[in-house]
Amino acid sequence: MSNARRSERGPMMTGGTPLRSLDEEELLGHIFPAFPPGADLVVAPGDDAAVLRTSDRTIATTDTVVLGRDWLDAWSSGADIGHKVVAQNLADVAAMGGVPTGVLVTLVADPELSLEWVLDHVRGLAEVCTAAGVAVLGGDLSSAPPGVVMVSVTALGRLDGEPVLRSGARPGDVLAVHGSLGLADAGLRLLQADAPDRLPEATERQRRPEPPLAAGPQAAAGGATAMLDVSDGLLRDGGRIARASRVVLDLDLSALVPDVDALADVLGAEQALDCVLAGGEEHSLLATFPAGVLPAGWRAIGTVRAVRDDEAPAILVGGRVVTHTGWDHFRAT
Ligand SMILES: Nc1ncnc2c1ncn2[C@@H]1O[C@H](COP(=O)(O)OP(=O)(O)OP(=O)(O)O)[C@@H](O)[C@H]1O
Ligand SMILES: Cc1ncc(C[n+]2csc(CCOP(=O)(O)O)c2C)c(N)n1
Ligand SMILES: [Mg+2]
Repeated sequence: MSNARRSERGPMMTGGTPLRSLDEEELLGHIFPAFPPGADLVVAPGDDAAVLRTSDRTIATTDTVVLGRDWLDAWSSGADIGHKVVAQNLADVAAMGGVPTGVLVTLVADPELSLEWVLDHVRGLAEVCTAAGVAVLGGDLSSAPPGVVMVSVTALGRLDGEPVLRSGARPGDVLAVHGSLGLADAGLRLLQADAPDRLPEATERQRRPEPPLAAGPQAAAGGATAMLDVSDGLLRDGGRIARASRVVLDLDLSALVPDVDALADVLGAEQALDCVLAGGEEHSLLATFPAGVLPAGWRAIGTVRAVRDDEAPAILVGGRVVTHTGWDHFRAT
Protein backbone atom coordinates (compact mmCIF):
# COMPACT_ATOMS: atom_id res chain seq x y z
CA MET A 1 0.00 0.00 0.00
CA SER A 2 1.34 3.45 -0.86
CA ASN A 3 2.10 6.08 1.76
CA ALA A 4 -0.61 8.21 0.16
CA ARG A 5 -3.23 5.54 0.84
CA ARG A 6 -1.92 5.15 4.39
CA SER A 7 -2.25 8.81 5.19
CA GLU A 8 -5.86 8.85 3.93
CA ARG A 9 -6.65 6.43 6.71
CA GLY A 10 -7.78 8.18 9.87
CA PRO A 11 -6.43 6.98 13.19
CA MET A 12 -8.73 4.39 14.77
CA MET A 13 -9.71 6.52 17.72
CA THR A 14 -10.20 9.98 16.22
CA GLY A 15 -12.58 11.20 13.54
CA GLY A 16 -15.76 9.41 12.51
CA THR A 17 -18.39 8.14 14.93
CA PRO A 18 -17.08 6.82 18.28
CA LEU A 19 -18.64 3.56 19.45
CA ARG A 20 -19.72 5.34 22.65
CA SER A 21 -22.43 7.13 20.61
CA LEU A 22 -24.21 3.83 19.84
CA ASP A 23 -25.73 1.09 21.94
CA GLU A 24 -24.85 -2.58 21.41
CA GLU A 25 -28.00 -3.35 19.40
CA GLU A 26 -27.33 -0.42 17.06
CA LEU A 27 -23.74 -1.55 16.58
CA LEU A 28 -24.81 -5.14 15.88
CA GLY A 29 -27.43 -3.81 13.46
CA HIS A 30 -24.54 -2.29 11.49
CA ILE A 31 -22.38 -5.43 11.75
CA PHE A 32 -24.77 -8.33 10.91
CA PRO A 33 -25.59 -7.30 7.30
CA ALA A 34 -21.90 -7.67 6.38
CA PHE A 35 -21.83 -11.40 7.17
CA PRO A 36 -22.08 -14.07 4.46
CA PRO A 37 -25.29 -16.18 4.62
CA GLY A 38 -23.55 -19.55 5.24
CA ALA A 39 -25.15 -22.60 3.60
CA ASP A 40 -24.83 -24.73 6.75
CA LEU A 41 -26.07 -22.07 9.14
CA VAL A 42 -29.33 -23.28 10.72
CA VAL A 43 -29.64 -20.35 13.17
CA ALA A 44 -27.82 -17.15 12.19
CA PRO A 45 -26.25 -14.58 14.58
CA GLY A 46 -28.74 -12.66 16.72
CA ASP A 47 -30.06 -15.35 19.08
CA ASP A 48 -28.31 -16.66 22.23
CA ALA A 49 -26.13 -18.87 20.06
CA ALA A 50 -25.88 -19.92 16.45
CA VAL A 51 -26.63 -23.42 15.14
CA LEU A 52 -24.37 -24.90 12.47
CA ARG A 53 -24.85 -28.14 10.54
CA THR A 54 -21.50 -29.94 10.76
CA SER A 55 -19.56 -33.22 10.59
CA ASP A 56 -19.32 -35.70 13.45
CA ARG A 57 -15.75 -34.59 14.28
CA THR A 58 -15.35 -30.84 14.66
CA ILE A 59 -12.06 -28.94 14.73
CA ALA A 60 -11.97 -25.98 17.15
CA THR A 61 -9.25 -23.35 17.48
CA THR A 62 -8.89 -19.76 18.64
CA ASP A 63 -6.43 -16.92 18.04
CA THR A 64 -6.41 -13.29 19.16
CA VAL A 65 -4.88 -10.05 17.92
CA VAL A 66 -4.15 -7.05 20.13
CA LEU A 67 -3.51 -3.46 19.02
CA GLY A 68 0.11 -2.56 19.71
CA ARG A 69 1.19 -6.23 19.92
CA ASP A 70 -0.07 -7.61 16.60
CA TRP A 71 -0.61 -4.45 14.58
CA LEU A 72 -0.25 -0.69 14.73
CA ASP A 73 -2.95 1.72 13.62
CA ALA A 74 -0.47 3.36 11.23
CA TRP A 75 0.20 0.01 9.46
CA SER A 76 -3.08 -1.77 9.06
CA SER A 77 -6.67 -0.80 8.28
CA GLY A 78 -9.68 -2.32 10.01
CA ALA A 79 -10.21 -4.53 6.95
CA ASP A 80 -6.57 -5.70 7.10
CA ILE A 81 -7.06 -6.78 10.72
CA GLY A 82 -10.34 -8.53 9.92
CA HIS A 83 -8.58 -10.40 7.13
CA LYS A 84 -5.56 -11.26 9.26
CA VAL A 85 -7.32 -12.55 12.37
CA VAL A 86 -9.66 -14.77 10.35
CA ALA A 87 -6.90 -16.03 8.02
CA GLN A 88 -4.64 -17.04 10.89
CA ASN A 89 -7.48 -19.00 12.49
CA LEU A 90 -8.43 -20.73 9.24
CA ALA A 91 -4.75 -21.66 8.80
CA ASP A 92 -4.90 -23.62 12.07
CA VAL A 93 -7.96 -25.55 10.83
CA ALA A 94 -6.18 -26.32 7.53
CA ALA A 95 -3.06 -27.37 9.45
CA MET A 96 -5.09 -30.19 11.07
CA GLY A 97 -6.16 -31.34 7.60
CA GLY A 98 -9.62 -29.81 7.98
CA VAL A 99 -11.98 -27.54 6.09
CA PRO A 100 -13.08 -24.41 8.01
CA THR A 101 -16.84 -24.06 8.42
CA GLY A 102 -17.55 -21.24 10.88
CA VAL A 103 -16.06 -18.47 13.01
CA LEU A 104 -17.04 -16.63 16.18
CA VAL A 105 -15.64 -13.10 16.50
CA THR A 106 -15.16 -11.12 19.72
CA LEU A 107 -14.35 -7.42 19.61
CA VAL A 108 -13.13 -5.77 22.82
CA ALA A 109 -12.53 -2.06 22.30
CA ASP A 110 -12.04 1.36 23.82
CA PRO A 111 -15.41 3.16 23.28
CA GLU A 112 -13.47 5.86 21.41
CA LEU A 113 -12.85 3.39 18.56
CA SER A 114 -14.67 4.61 15.47
CA LEU A 115 -17.69 2.86 13.97
CA GLU A 116 -16.04 3.37 10.56
CA TRP A 117 -13.03 1.28 11.65
CA VAL A 118 -15.35 -1.47 12.93
CA LEU A 119 -17.38 -1.56 9.70
CA ASP A 120 -14.21 -1.69 7.59
CA HIS A 121 -12.96 -4.46 9.89
CA VAL A 122 -16.17 -6.45 9.53
CA ARG A 123 -15.99 -6.06 5.75
CA GLY A 124 -12.42 -7.44 5.74
CA LEU A 125 -13.30 -10.45 7.86
CA ALA A 126 -16.49 -11.15 5.89
CA GLU A 127 -14.47 -11.14 2.65
CA VAL A 128 -12.14 -13.89 3.86
CA CYS A 129 -15.07 -15.90 5.23
CA THR A 130 -16.99 -15.61 1.96
CA ALA A 131 -13.94 -16.66 -0.08
CA ALA A 132 -13.41 -19.70 2.16
CA GLY A 133 -17.13 -20.64 2.38
CA VAL A 134 -17.07 -20.02 6.13
CA ALA A 135 -20.11 -18.84 8.12
CA VAL A 136 -19.87 -16.10 10.75
CA LEU A 137 -21.67 -17.69 13.69
CA GLY A 138 -21.69 -14.66 15.98
CA GLY A 139 -19.41 -13.37 18.70
CA ASP A 140 -19.31 -10.90 21.53
CA LEU A 141 -18.75 -7.20 22.16
CA SER A 142 -17.08 -5.73 25.19
CA SER A 143 -15.56 -2.38 26.09
CA ALA A 144 -11.95 -1.89 27.14
CA PRO A 145 -9.73 0.68 28.89
CA PRO A 146 -8.33 3.59 26.85
CA GLY A 147 -6.22 2.56 23.88
CA VAL A 148 -7.11 -1.15 24.07
CA VAL A 149 -8.52 -2.92 21.00
CA MET A 150 -8.43 -6.69 20.59
CA VAL A 151 -10.19 -9.13 18.32
CA SER A 152 -10.46 -12.78 19.20
CA VAL A 153 -11.66 -15.34 16.66
CA THR A 154 -12.69 -18.94 17.28
CA ALA A 155 -12.83 -21.09 14.16
CA LEU A 156 -14.59 -24.41 13.67
CA GLY A 157 -13.80 -26.90 10.95
CA ARG A 158 -14.87 -30.16 9.41
CA LEU A 159 -12.64 -33.17 9.38
CA ASP A 160 -13.32 -35.60 6.54
CA GLY A 161 -10.43 -37.98 7.27
CA GLU A 162 -7.98 -38.38 10.14
CA PRO A 163 -6.45 -35.24 11.72
CA VAL A 164 -2.77 -34.57 10.87
CA LEU A 165 -0.95 -34.05 14.18
CA ARG A 166 2.46 -32.61 15.00
CA SER A 167 3.53 -35.97 16.37
CA GLY A 168 3.43 -38.20 13.28
CA ALA A 169 6.73 -37.43 11.48
CA ARG A 170 8.85 -40.56 10.92
CA PRO A 171 12.53 -41.08 10.03
CA GLY A 172 12.85 -41.20 6.25
CA ASP A 173 10.01 -38.70 5.68
CA VAL A 174 10.49 -35.57 3.58
CA LEU A 175 9.97 -32.14 5.18
CA ALA A 176 7.99 -29.88 2.84
CA VAL A 177 6.37 -26.46 2.75
CA HIS A 178 3.38 -25.10 0.86
CA GLY A 179 3.66 -21.34 0.38
CA SER A 180 6.22 -18.63 0.97
CA LEU A 181 8.64 -18.20 3.87
CA GLY A 182 9.83 -14.94 5.45
CA LEU A 183 7.61 -12.51 3.53
CA ALA A 184 5.40 -11.49 6.48
CA ASP A 185 8.43 -10.84 8.71
CA ALA A 186 10.12 -8.87 5.92
CA GLY A 187 6.91 -6.82 5.70
CA LEU A 188 6.95 -6.24 9.46
CA ARG A 189 10.55 -5.00 9.28
CA LEU A 190 9.72 -2.65 6.39
CA LEU A 191 6.67 -1.27 8.22
CA GLN A 192 8.81 -0.75 11.34
CA ALA A 193 11.36 1.08 9.18
CA ASP A 194 8.57 3.19 7.64
CA ALA A 195 9.53 1.83 4.20
CA PRO A 196 6.52 -0.33 3.23
CA ASP A 197 6.87 0.43 -0.47
CA ARG A 198 10.33 -1.16 -0.77
CA LEU A 199 8.75 -4.60 -1.12
CA PRO A 200 4.95 -4.24 -1.39
CA GLU A 201 4.47 -8.00 -1.65
CA ALA A 202 6.02 -8.36 1.81
CA THR A 203 4.05 -5.59 3.52
CA GLU A 204 0.88 -6.95 1.94
CA ARG A 205 1.68 -10.43 3.33
CA GLN A 206 2.22 -8.94 6.81
CA ARG A 207 -1.11 -7.11 6.60
CA ARG A 208 -3.03 -9.89 4.88
CA PRO A 209 -1.63 -13.40 5.27
CA GLU A 210 -2.88 -15.84 2.62
CA PRO A 211 -2.73 -19.34 4.11
CA PRO A 212 -3.00 -22.10 1.50
CA LEU A 213 -6.24 -23.47 2.97
CA ALA A 214 -6.89 -26.15 0.34
CA ALA A 215 -3.37 -27.54 0.84
CA GLY A 216 -4.28 -28.76 4.37
CA PRO A 217 -6.90 -31.36 3.43
CA GLN A 218 -4.90 -32.06 0.24
CA ALA A 219 -1.87 -32.96 2.38
CA ALA A 220 -4.00 -35.05 4.73
CA ALA A 221 -5.43 -37.01 1.79
CA GLY A 222 -1.94 -37.22 0.27
CA GLY A 223 -0.45 -39.02 3.27
CA ALA A 224 1.07 -36.18 5.37
CA THR A 225 2.42 -37.63 8.61
CA ALA A 226 2.70 -34.32 10.54
CA MET A 227 1.65 -30.74 9.81
CA LEU A 228 1.32 -27.22 11.25
CA ASP A 229 1.07 -23.67 9.97
CA VAL A 230 4.17 -21.47 10.26
CA SER A 231 3.00 -18.79 12.69
CA ASP A 232 6.07 -18.35 14.88
CA GLY A 233 8.87 -19.06 12.39
CA LEU A 234 10.14 -22.09 10.43
CA LEU A 235 12.70 -23.11 13.06
CA ARG A 236 10.45 -22.59 16.05
CA ASP A 237 7.46 -24.35 14.47
CA GLY A 238 9.68 -27.04 12.92
CA GLY A 239 11.10 -27.64 16.40
CA ARG A 240 7.53 -28.30 17.59
CA ILE A 241 7.12 -31.10 15.02
CA ALA A 242 10.56 -32.48 15.91
CA ARG A 243 9.80 -32.61 19.64
CA ALA A 244 6.23 -33.92 19.27
CA SER A 245 7.42 -36.64 16.84
CA ARG A 246 10.72 -37.31 18.67
CA VAL A 247 12.74 -36.96 15.46
CA VAL A 248 15.39 -34.67 13.98
CA LEU A 249 14.34 -32.43 11.09
CA ASP A 250 17.27 -31.40 8.90
CA LEU A 251 16.64 -28.36 6.70
CA ASP A 252 18.38 -28.15 3.34
CA LEU A 253 19.55 -24.53 3.07
CA SER A 254 19.86 -24.76 -0.73
CA ALA A 255 16.07 -25.38 -0.93
CA LEU A 256 15.52 -22.04 0.83
CA VAL A 257 17.68 -19.99 -1.58
CA PRO A 258 14.67 -18.75 -3.62
CA ASP A 259 12.95 -17.52 -0.44
CA VAL A 260 16.11 -15.74 0.73
CA ASP A 261 16.81 -14.28 -2.72
CA ALA A 262 13.29 -12.80 -2.88
CA LEU A 263 14.13 -10.64 0.17
CA ALA A 264 17.91 -10.14 -0.04
CA ASP A 265 17.95 -7.18 -2.47
CA VAL A 266 15.84 -5.14 -0.10
CA LEU A 267 16.91 -6.43 3.34
CA GLY A 268 20.43 -7.73 2.74
CA ALA A 269 21.39 -11.40 2.89
CA GLU A 270 21.62 -11.70 6.67
CA GLN A 271 18.21 -10.22 7.49
CA ALA A 272 16.67 -12.12 4.57
CA LEU A 273 17.91 -15.44 5.98
CA ASP A 274 16.66 -14.44 9.41
CA CYS A 275 13.18 -13.75 8.00
CA VAL A 276 13.09 -17.11 6.18
CA LEU A 277 14.30 -19.17 9.16
CA ALA A 278 12.63 -17.33 12.03
CA GLY A 279 9.92 -15.06 10.57
CA GLY A 280 6.43 -15.45 12.05
CA GLU A 281 2.90 -14.72 10.77
CA GLU A 282 3.49 -16.36 7.38
CA HIS A 283 0.85 -19.10 7.84
CA SER A 284 2.28 -21.28 5.08
CA LEU A 285 1.90 -24.99 5.85
CA LEU A 286 4.84 -27.12 6.97
CA ALA A 287 4.40 -30.90 6.77
CA THR A 288 6.20 -34.21 6.57
CA PHE A 289 5.40 -36.85 3.96
CA PRO A 290 6.69 -40.36 3.33
CA ALA A 291 9.44 -40.18 0.67
CA GLY A 292 8.12 -40.15 -2.89
CA VAL A 293 4.53 -38.93 -2.26
CA LEU A 294 4.80 -35.11 -2.27
CA PRO A 295 1.45 -33.69 -3.49
CA ALA A 296 1.37 -30.89 -6.12
CA GLY A 297 2.31 -27.45 -4.80
CA TRP A 298 4.48 -28.77 -1.95
CA ARG A 299 8.27 -28.37 -2.14
CA ALA A 300 10.81 -30.42 -0.24
CA ILE A 301 12.98 -28.36 2.13
CA GLY A 302 14.54 -31.05 4.28
CA THR A 303 14.51 -34.57 5.64
CA VAL A 304 13.47 -36.37 8.80
CA ARG A 305 15.85 -38.74 10.59
CA ALA A 306 15.96 -40.67 13.85
CA VAL A 307 17.34 -39.02 16.99
CA ARG A 308 20.88 -40.26 17.78
CA ASP A 309 21.91 -41.28 21.30
CA ASP A 310 23.88 -38.05 21.88
CA GLU A 311 21.17 -35.57 20.82
CA ALA A 312 17.63 -34.40 21.53
CA PRO A 313 14.78 -33.98 19.02
CA ALA A 314 15.48 -30.74 17.14
CA ILE A 315 15.45 -28.93 13.83
CA LEU A 316 18.89 -28.51 12.23
CA VAL A 317 20.08 -26.48 9.26
CA GLY A 318 22.47 -28.43 7.01
CA GLY A 319 23.12 -30.81 9.92
CA ARG A 320 23.96 -28.03 12.41
CA VAL A 321 22.15 -26.56 15.41
CA VAL A 322 21.22 -22.89 14.85
CA THR A 323 20.23 -20.32 17.42
CA HIS A 324 17.49 -18.30 15.66
CA THR A 325 14.61 -18.21 18.09
CA GLY A 326 11.45 -17.12 16.26
CA TRP A 327 8.48 -15.34 17.83
CA ASP A 328 7.46 -15.65 21.48
CA HIS A 329 4.71 -13.50 23.05
CA PHE A 330 6.13 -13.50 26.57
CA ARG A 331 9.89 -14.03 26.58
CA ALA A 332 11.82 -10.76 26.73
CA THR A 333 14.69 -11.06 24.23
N1 LIG B 1 -4.78 -20.17 27.40
C1 LIG B 1 -4.86 -21.41 26.94
N2 LIG B 1 -5.66 -22.31 27.53
C2 LIG B 1 -5.77 -23.56 27.03
N3 LIG B 1 -5.10 -24.01 25.96
C3 LIG B 1 -4.30 -23.17 25.33
C4 LIG B 1 -4.13 -21.83 25.76
N4 LIG B 1 -3.27 -21.21 24.94
C5 LIG B 1 -2.90 -22.13 24.03
N5 LIG B 1 -3.51 -23.31 24.24
C6 LIG B 1 -3.35 -24.53 23.45
O1 LIG B 1 -1.96 -24.80 23.26
C7 LIG B 1 -1.68 -25.29 21.94
C8 LIG B 1 -0.64 -24.41 21.24
O2 LIG B 1 -1.20 -23.11 21.11
P1 LIG B 1 -0.60 -22.02 20.13
O3 LIG B 1 -1.45 -20.81 20.27
O4 LIG B 1 0.86 -21.90 20.37
O5 LIG B 1 -0.89 -22.70 18.72
P2 LIG B 1 -0.06 -22.54 17.40
O6 LIG B 1 -0.91 -23.07 16.29
O7 LIG B 1 1.29 -23.17 17.60
O8 LIG B 1 0.21 -21.01 17.27
P3 LIG B 1 -0.70 -19.83 16.73
O9 LIG B 1 -1.39 -19.24 17.95
O10 LIG B 1 0.26 -18.90 16.14
O11 LIG B 1 -1.67 -20.43 15.75
C9 LIG B 1 -3.02 -25.34 21.23
O12 LIG B 1 -3.52 -26.65 21.30
C10 LIG B 1 -3.89 -24.38 22.04
O13 LIG B 1 -5.27 -24.71 21.98
C1 LIG C 1 3.04 -4.23 16.53
C2 LIG C 1 3.55 -5.58 16.16
N1 LIG C 1 4.61 -6.09 16.81
C3 LIG C 1 5.05 -7.33 16.52
C4 LIG C 1 4.45 -8.07 15.52
C5 LIG C 1 4.99 -9.45 15.19
N2 LIG C 1 4.19 -10.56 15.70
C6 LIG C 1 3.08 -10.44 16.43
S1 LIG C 1 2.38 -11.96 16.80
C7 LIG C 1 3.60 -12.78 15.96
C8 LIG C 1 3.66 -14.28 15.85
C9 LIG C 1 2.37 -15.00 15.75
O1 LIG C 1 1.57 -14.80 16.91
P1 LIG C 1 0.46 -15.86 17.34
O2 LIG C 1 1.25 -17.08 17.83
O3 LIG C 1 -0.34 -15.20 18.43
O4 LIG C 1 -0.36 -16.16 16.13
C10 LIG C 1 4.52 -11.88 15.42
C11 LIG C 1 5.72 -12.26 14.63
C12 LIG C 1 3.36 -7.49 14.85
N3 LIG C 1 2.69 -8.14 13.87
N4 LIG C 1 2.92 -6.26 15.18
MG1 LIG D 1 -0.91 -23.06 14.18
